[in-house]
Amino acid sequence: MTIPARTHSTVDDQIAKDILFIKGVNKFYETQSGTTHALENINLTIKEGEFVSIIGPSGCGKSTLLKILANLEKPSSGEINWGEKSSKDQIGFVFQDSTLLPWKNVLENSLFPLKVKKMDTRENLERVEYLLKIAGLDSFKKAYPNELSGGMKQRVSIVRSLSFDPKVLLMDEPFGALDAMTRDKMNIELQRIWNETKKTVLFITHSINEAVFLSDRVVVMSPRPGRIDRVFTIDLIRPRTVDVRETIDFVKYVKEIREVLGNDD
Ligand SMILES: Nc1ncnc2c1ncn2[C@@H]1O[C@H](COP(=O)(O)OP(=O)(O)OP(=O)(O)O)[C@@H](O)[C@H]1O
Repeated sequence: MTIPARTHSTVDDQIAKDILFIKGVNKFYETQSGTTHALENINLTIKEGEFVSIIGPSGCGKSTLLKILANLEKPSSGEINWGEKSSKDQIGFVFQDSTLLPWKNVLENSLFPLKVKKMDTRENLERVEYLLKIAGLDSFKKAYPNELSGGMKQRVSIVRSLSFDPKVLLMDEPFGALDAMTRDKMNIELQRIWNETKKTVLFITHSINEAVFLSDRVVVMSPRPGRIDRVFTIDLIRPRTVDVRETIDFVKYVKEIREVLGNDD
């Protein structure tokens, strides 16, 4: 399977089609202590194959937005429309605390969604083998979760989430619990997996560096009720190496995003 590598950061506007339309989404939570206005008038269109990060202060509704996209929560008003109806059912998830089944080895954990969905076709099994290879887990297929580092466990979670070839991958702070060095490595790994699988990714992070490093666009949200403050297009050549973080353009993006976030304090 050879797929041409991406060399440019921004998904080509002329070719890529829109896959997801978020229109005027509001979310209110009713609790015993009153109403929480979590999201306010969110409008965003995502292109197929795009890597979009969402960054914003704690409690601004980032996870709520992902849950709405995953149909785990309903918007109070507004709409989520998918370019193709089938995309709605083709969503993979990776969470910060994605847990692996301790009694299953790496391969069995990776295949688990396929078994549950009764999709363990030859093609899908081959895909999992391929994903394990590109995630650097080829020689750990028989290892159990307690034998893996935090970074390796998150890589298995990513492989597992891609096992049924979803169109869209929703990632809620997947590397938040990892140390800085492992996190850097995971960013490189994720970029490679994304590059080779061409998934559309929505990625929540608290790290401006991580967002700029990985993304085609960075969506900056305001404090609650979460609104979209600014959307940055990150025009840096791909594939990106850690050295990109020393470049003037990278530093400029980080500074600008920090200023938008800072203005909200
Ligand atoms: N199920 C729920 N019931 C009531 N309130 C909720 C629920 N889920 C989230 N909230 C509230 O909605 C707001 C947004 O929460 P959310 O978890 O989406 O924010 P976040 O930006 O992901 O936060 P963090 O960065 O800290 O993870 C918060 O005030 C939270 O307390």
